[in-house]
Amino acid sequence: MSDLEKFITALPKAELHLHLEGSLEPELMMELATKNNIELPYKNVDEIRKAYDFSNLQDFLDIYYQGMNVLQGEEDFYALTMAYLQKVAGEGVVHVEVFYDPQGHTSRGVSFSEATNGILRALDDGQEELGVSSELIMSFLRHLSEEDAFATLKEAEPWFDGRIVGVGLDSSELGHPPSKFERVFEAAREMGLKLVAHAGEEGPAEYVREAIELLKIDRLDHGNRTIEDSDLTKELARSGIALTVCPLSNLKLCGVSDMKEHPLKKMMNAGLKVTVNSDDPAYFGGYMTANFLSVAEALDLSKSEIAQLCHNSIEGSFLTDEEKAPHIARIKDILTLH
Ligand SMILES: Nc1ncnc2[nH]cnc12
Ligand SMILES: [Zn+2]
Repeated sequence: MSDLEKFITALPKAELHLHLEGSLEPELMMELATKNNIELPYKNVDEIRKAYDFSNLQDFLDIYYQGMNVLQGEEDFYALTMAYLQKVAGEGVVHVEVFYDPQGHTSRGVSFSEATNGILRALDDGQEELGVSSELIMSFLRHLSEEDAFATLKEAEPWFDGRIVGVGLDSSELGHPPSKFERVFEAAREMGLKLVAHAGEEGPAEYVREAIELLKIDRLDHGNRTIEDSDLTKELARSGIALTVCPLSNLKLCGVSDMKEHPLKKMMNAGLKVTVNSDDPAYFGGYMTANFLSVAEALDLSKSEIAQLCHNSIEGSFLTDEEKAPHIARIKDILTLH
């Protein structure tokens, strides 16, 4: 392990942008396909990995939705979630706020409760056995209708007793602006849920503005294109809203052609509360450490900038101030030692 990797691993950090279905590794995909008698268009894991060659978000989503078909029963969702937690527990990740796409499951006959309860049981065991704390956020698929999102919100209500803490918005961004879900987000806000949304990944800065002003989000997922609008950048910096940036995802989906061109440092320098996350690590080539390493090396980030990113992730999480305090203190200690 390089010095830089040791430093990154030692720092406590939170992952705030992770789609559980995007952590489905080819090996588990094959195993579940066999167990559940699901036909895949691949003969082995090498063929699966070869198919992961994307030129844009939609290319990826087509394969992502196909991959999640292998998830059938509660045990499958448990296995998926536990495998993710085991991976990140060894990378200094102390807290995760993970997404899942219930509509991607209910639409193919898997019940909301099976998916949700399998995930929640693994999150509980992950806290107990691995010491990783967690929250669960359900995302609405933005290519589906407002009516479908409302039906999902209603179905999820029994879990709004603290088990599902928030709602998000993901899937095909272009042509599906945040404004399409203004009323659903208003209803979720009235139910006391936290609000996050993908915006400015492929979509324009205007979508980021809509997410902030119409959806009234607590956190912004991606947000890379914010910096194309200097007024918006200043407003977002002033708001203190955290951005969950995903470097390897941006590279794999061709949002940037080279990691050296990634806007992360510009975003930090503009005063935005940037965090580093993995998005769909099984598809994009790496978990948290790989994302930190890749962007730190390409942009020549200092140790203090790397520590700042970790600090931002704890600050930008939905942990209470008391829960955040020990992690923040530890980040400071580690930085002082270096
Ligand atoms: N990066 C991403 N953007 C939009 N929707 C997604 N669903 C899973 N990953 C996503
Ligand atoms: Zn995402």
